Amino acid sequence: MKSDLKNVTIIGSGAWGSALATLVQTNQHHVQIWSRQSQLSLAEMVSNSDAIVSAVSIKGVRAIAEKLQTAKLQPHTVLVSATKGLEPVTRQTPSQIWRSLIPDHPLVVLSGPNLSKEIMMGQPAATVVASTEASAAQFIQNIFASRNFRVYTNSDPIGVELGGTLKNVIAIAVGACDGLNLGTNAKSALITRSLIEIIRVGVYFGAQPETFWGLSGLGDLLATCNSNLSRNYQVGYAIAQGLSLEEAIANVQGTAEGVNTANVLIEISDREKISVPVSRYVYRLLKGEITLQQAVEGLMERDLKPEN
Ligand SMILES: NC(=O)C1=CN([C@@H]2O[C@H](COP(=O)(O)OP(=O)(O)OC[C@H]3O[C@@H](n4cnc5c(N)ncnc54)[C@H](O)[C@@H]3O)[C@@H](O)[C@H]2O)C=CC1
Ligand SMILES: O=C(CO)COP(=O)(O)O
Repeated sequence: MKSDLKNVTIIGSGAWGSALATLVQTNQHHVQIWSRQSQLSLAEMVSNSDAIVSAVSIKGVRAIAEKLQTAKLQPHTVLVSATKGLEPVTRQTPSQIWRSLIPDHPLVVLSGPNLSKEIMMGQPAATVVASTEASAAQFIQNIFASRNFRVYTNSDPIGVELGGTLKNVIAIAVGACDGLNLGTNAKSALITRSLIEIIRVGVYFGAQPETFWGLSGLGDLLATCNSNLSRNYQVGYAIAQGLSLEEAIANVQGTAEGVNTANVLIEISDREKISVPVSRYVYRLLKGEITLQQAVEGLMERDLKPEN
């Protein structure tokens, strides 16, 4: 193997883990995917890894990080978190879980407008790799960047991570808006007002507001709210067609993280008194507290206020 070629382990063989593995392979790096079905233990597989990329859904992040805590890693191994979710009990982001359990390795968040099916088809896309350690972000940038995948570095990992996580709740709202055929004006208003509430939550977590104007914020919000490839969008759309939440989830292939994220986000915003009206209506809709029609009316009839 050429010395500039790296050993990369991807954890999670779902849609995103598989797409990320394909991207790494494009650059001739040696890539292996670990899943719960693998013959080798995770510890055996990662022992010689230059980078370990976690692409499991939020419910698996802590278990994976705990497994890696006891594994013997190379001192230089960079950890990459590609999950978009919030942990229910601790309300932590994936990178906060990784940082608390494995503090001694450089940590990079990878997030952006990256619908895995488009990436698998070789269509052009861009993403962001963010870390407080610039060299770690650059290292991961070089592993993933290719002719069809443009990778930017960023120094605000929590902002990059929350853009990808919080837009999943909004994609449910926009899927429902499209499912009801409410029109382009309604959809544009919903997306734009939602970005403001995403930024409010992001600032509470310590993120930089301007991060949310970039690829991992507005970029991912637009991708997810404009594509029926998005599982979260599909959930909202299906509810607008009259399906129950359970039926909508069952119809989706893979994980729609926005359903769990809505629960955790509302707990946080209740506790911290953060105004998140769109996400709150999504939460109430998913809980069965209101109908979709009541959600639309509720959003339109809120007290009048200045835009900013
Ligand atoms: N599919 C996409 O287009 C993108 C997905 N993401 C994010 O990546 C994450 C994974 O998404 P997908 O791959 O699409 O979902 P998926 O449902 O296709 O795959 C999830 C994977 O996580 C694994 N997993 C769950 N719990 C686990 C545990 N305890 N131990 C080991 N593995 C476990 C599952 O076995 C499965 O392989 C989500 O947070 C999602 O929001 C991010 C960008 C794009
Ligand atoms: O995060 C994604 C695109 O960037 C994928 O969105 P879904 O999880 O809604 O499919």
